[in-house]
Amino acid sequence: MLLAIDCGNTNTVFSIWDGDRFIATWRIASDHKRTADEYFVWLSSLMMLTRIDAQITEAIISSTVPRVVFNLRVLCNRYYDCRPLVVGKPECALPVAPRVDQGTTVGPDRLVNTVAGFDRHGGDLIVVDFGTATTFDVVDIDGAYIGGVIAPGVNLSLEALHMAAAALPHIDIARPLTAIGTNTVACMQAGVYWGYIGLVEGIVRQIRLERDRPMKVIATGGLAPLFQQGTELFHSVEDDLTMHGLVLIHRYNKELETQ
Ligand SMILES: Nc1ncnc2c1ncn2[C@@H]1O[C@H](COP(=O)(O)OP(=O)(O)OP(=O)(O)O)[C@@H](O)[C@H]1O
Ligand SMILES: CC(C)(CO)[C@@H](O)C(=O)NCCC(=O)O
Ligand SMILES: [K+]
Repeated sequence: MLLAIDCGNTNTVFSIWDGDRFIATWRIASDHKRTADEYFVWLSSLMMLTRIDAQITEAIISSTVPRVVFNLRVLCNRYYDCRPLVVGKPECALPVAPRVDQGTTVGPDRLVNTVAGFDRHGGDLIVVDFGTATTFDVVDIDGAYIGGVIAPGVNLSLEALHMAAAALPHIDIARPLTAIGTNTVACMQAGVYWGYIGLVEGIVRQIRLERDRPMKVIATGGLAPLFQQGTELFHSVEDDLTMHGLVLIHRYNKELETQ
């Protein structure tokens, strides 16, 4: 079975793919100090507690945090006796190369989202991912990542307000029904929620203008469903998009190997 690991700046998600479907998905806070042994104890306990008997023989990693790759590699080598594919490394092939400025390293999560989005929807696509940062990935007609947008993430924006202003509390995002807040928390939520709706709609409008053609928009990431409630923009919200991309990239590399 395949262990797919998606390490973001905030959370790391582990999923097990049995060749047909994901039989388990587990989430842990990203921490570069976590060792291979710690990952293994955590994964093994979850497998035991949920009675999942998975023989992991292969692994693929996407990591936006370069420092964690070392320990994740050790996890795969030592405990699952396999060499993981690492998205973004030269030995991990992509179906279509990104077209960006020379010397630019595109975030592996964005490359993976591009592959997954293209597989499900074809090209002329915008993938919006509400993670630590909110990213927009523009996918060309042939499936190439051709650039996009990186905006501060929703929780990051709320955290910035709290950190910078003594009277502003730490709060969670929610969808306020009105833009006019009648208390501090409602005002902050309105600023970030409706501010984000405007940001997403404005950026998509601008990208479509620049591309001068119809472009489908899909969304992923933990906060995507919340923002879907405030806009007509998203054709679909797909919470498994990154994992789907990891499975596709793994399969693509296997096929290359056997050719
Ligand atoms: N209603 C909500 N309010 C606040 N946070 C939410 C809500 N729904 C989901 N989330 C958050 O969404 C996050 C899951 O999103 P996702 O995994 O896409 O991004 P992330 O883990 O924050 O970022 P990264 O992938 O960059 O590490 C979780 O951290 C969860 O706390
Ligand atoms: C933008 C983030 C942090 C989103 O997870 C990640 O994709 C990243 O670190 N990217 C590197 C820069 C780039 O994608 O152009
Ligand atoms: K993510």
